[in-house]
Amino acid sequence: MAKIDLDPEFASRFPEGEGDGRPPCQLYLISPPAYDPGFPEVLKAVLDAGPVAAFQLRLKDASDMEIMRAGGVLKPILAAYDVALIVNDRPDLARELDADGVHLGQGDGDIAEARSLLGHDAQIGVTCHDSRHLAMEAAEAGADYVAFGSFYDTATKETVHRPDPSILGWWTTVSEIPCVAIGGISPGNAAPLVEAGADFLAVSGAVWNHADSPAACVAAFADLLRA
Ligand SMILES: Cc1ncc(COP(=O)(O)OP(=O)(O)O)c(N)n1
Ligand SMILES: Cc1nc(C(=O)O)sc1CCOP(=O)(O)O
Ligand SMILES: [Mg+2]
Repeated sequence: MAKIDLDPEFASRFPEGEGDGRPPCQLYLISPPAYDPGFPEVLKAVLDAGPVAAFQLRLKDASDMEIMRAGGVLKPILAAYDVALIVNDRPDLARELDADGVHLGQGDGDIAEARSLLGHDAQIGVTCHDSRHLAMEAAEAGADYVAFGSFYDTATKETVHRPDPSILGWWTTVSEIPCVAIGGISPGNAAPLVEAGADFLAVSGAVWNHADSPAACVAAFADLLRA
């Protein structure tokens, strides 16, 4: 099963003094808001363009059947690229799809219930807005990653919280659980979040609405994250 958590052996691959014990920041794609039959081909081009750690199926206006159909088509593609499939909001659908995990917002249900439904290996991510307290609570409740945002303006979703990037650096000093930065992130504004300590950049609009192509945007992220 694809994993998006920190690889405990990773730090030992750095010679002493190099790296800070955490793997380099990776890209975590959030799906376009609506599923299009042509999307699998777009996704393959994107996954050919640069490394992607995880893909979240986030179809807020779709029926359960539409989510299941989309997930069923995308799952083997993601598996072929070793990209974790995370389902937004719905542990029950994540289980039905045999996905790699679920992302829960603060109103999306209990972490322990999702864990008992999905099992030990599942990746459970939790939205923590700009709150250190919510992040500590999520970690104590068994989350596999915490997500902070929205760092920038975004047209993808109405947001009210605007964390300072320093929350990412703080998190890396208090927890080994990865932190995800989300909200309006593009190759042009991501550097401060990477420098602050983001383990993952979660991105939707900048990729799917890119002026040239989604693949060009993923290639630009790859350049940034390699640097
Ligand atoms: C990686 C990641 N971080 C945050 C969110 C937002 O989740 P939530 O607050 O539940 O809002 P919706 O996405 O459900 O509208 C996320 N989906 N992914
Ligand atoms: C789904 C989501 N959650 C956010 C949060 O702040 O919790 S911001 C956001 C939108 C992410 O898409 P884009 O990369 O297009 O801004
Ligand atoms: Mg949600």
